[in-house]
Amino acid sequence: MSSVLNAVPVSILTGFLGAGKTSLLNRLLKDPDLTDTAVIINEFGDVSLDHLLVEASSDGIIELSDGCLCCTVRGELVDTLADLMDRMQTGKIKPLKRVIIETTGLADPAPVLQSVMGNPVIAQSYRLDGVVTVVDAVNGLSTLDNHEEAVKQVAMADRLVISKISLATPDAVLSLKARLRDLNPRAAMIDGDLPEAGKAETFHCGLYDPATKIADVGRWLQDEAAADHDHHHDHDGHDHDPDHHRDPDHHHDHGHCGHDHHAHGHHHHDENRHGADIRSFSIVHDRPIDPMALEMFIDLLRSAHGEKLLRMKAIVSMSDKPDRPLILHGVQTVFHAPQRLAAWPDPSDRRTRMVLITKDLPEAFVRDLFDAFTGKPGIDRPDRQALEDNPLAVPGLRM
Ligand SMILES: Nc1nc2c(ncn2[C@@H]2O[C@H](COP(=O)(O)OP(=O)(O)OP(=O)(O)O)[C@@H](O)[C@H]2O)c(=O)[nH]1
Repeated sequence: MSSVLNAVPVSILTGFLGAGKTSLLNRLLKDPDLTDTAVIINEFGDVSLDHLLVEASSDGIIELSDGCLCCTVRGELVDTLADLMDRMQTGKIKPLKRVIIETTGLADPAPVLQSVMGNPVIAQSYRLDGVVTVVDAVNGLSTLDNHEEAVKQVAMADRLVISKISLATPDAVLSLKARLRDLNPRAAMIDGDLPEAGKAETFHCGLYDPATKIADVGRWLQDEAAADHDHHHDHDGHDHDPDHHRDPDHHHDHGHCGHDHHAHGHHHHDENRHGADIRSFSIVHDRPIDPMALEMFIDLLRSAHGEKLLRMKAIVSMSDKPDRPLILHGVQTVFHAPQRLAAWPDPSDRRTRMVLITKDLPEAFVRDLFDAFTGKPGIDRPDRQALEDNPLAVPGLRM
């Protein structure tokens, strides 16, 4: 536990070329709460604007006037993170409170996330906190239509900052917001023109509250209304229904994420327009889960379908230690080493909650697999024993 809390949170700042990442970062770095933050600019090739922020220096690390540390990626991202940790441990730089990685606009964010989660050395010192994606209100829709990377950047985000709203027509902004909701119904949308977009809270979307270091599962999973309201970040007029999952009869509530999508007045998860078959859904389960069953479920999911699993976050009630829930966080085939919390953050709610964002992987398939391993009988579906004997028996599983 303590090692997780000591790990430096890493935020990924992404968004398509010219979306406004560097502009936002320049505003954010003026917030005193982001002092002692290292910024890694993960650029390929020179982008002149970024050099305003990151001036050349012999060792790749400079101290900005506002006290932030910046470095450019000269080698691999993993090397840079390891180097930063080494500098902290040897006292060459002050302990960092956060690392922000600004990706190049053309990047698929998944490999960047995986660098943080999947490397055992890095994962000991850092934990992936959240993904903030900047979307340009003027060009966002056409970019999403034409660039698969942009779609992934939105789908994987914990927060969406919409830039250049003042340059776009209100109708264009509404259409963009509806599209973003389709792709990612959970991420809070922040109007980039508002002052709060430039505050440190924009990055506070991980499991742990940075001030208290206490796990905030509701905010992390984005399933509860309080998360967005507390941070005054949800400016898109969406209602949230925090009691939605509390009905015990709905423990296999199909895909509702607790958000009411007024922007287009119907549920998001069946709406995958524009060819991007990206879905976001949650699985809620009332009974503690056998650790072996969970392991098999995750192993099967990621080994057979990892590429289609854009993101998975979960708090899981485990039958071996029901008082200590397990936290899972994965991107495609790579998962953070699972952690146990010391206790349930909200003792009145001890249900397993999983949030999955998938591409070309039907919700019903994942749900069936989960049901098979958690012992829910199903017609035309092998049970856990059959799957353990022959994983290829999963309906729809093709290898
Ligand atoms: N009016 C307005 N202009 C913006 C806003 N955000 C960014 N810009 C402008 O858009 C252009 C691109 O912004 P950058 O911050 O460089 O975008 P970026 O995403 O870092 O761009 P790359 O690094 O090239 O991918 C610049 O000319 C900015 O001044 C905004 O919210 N409003």
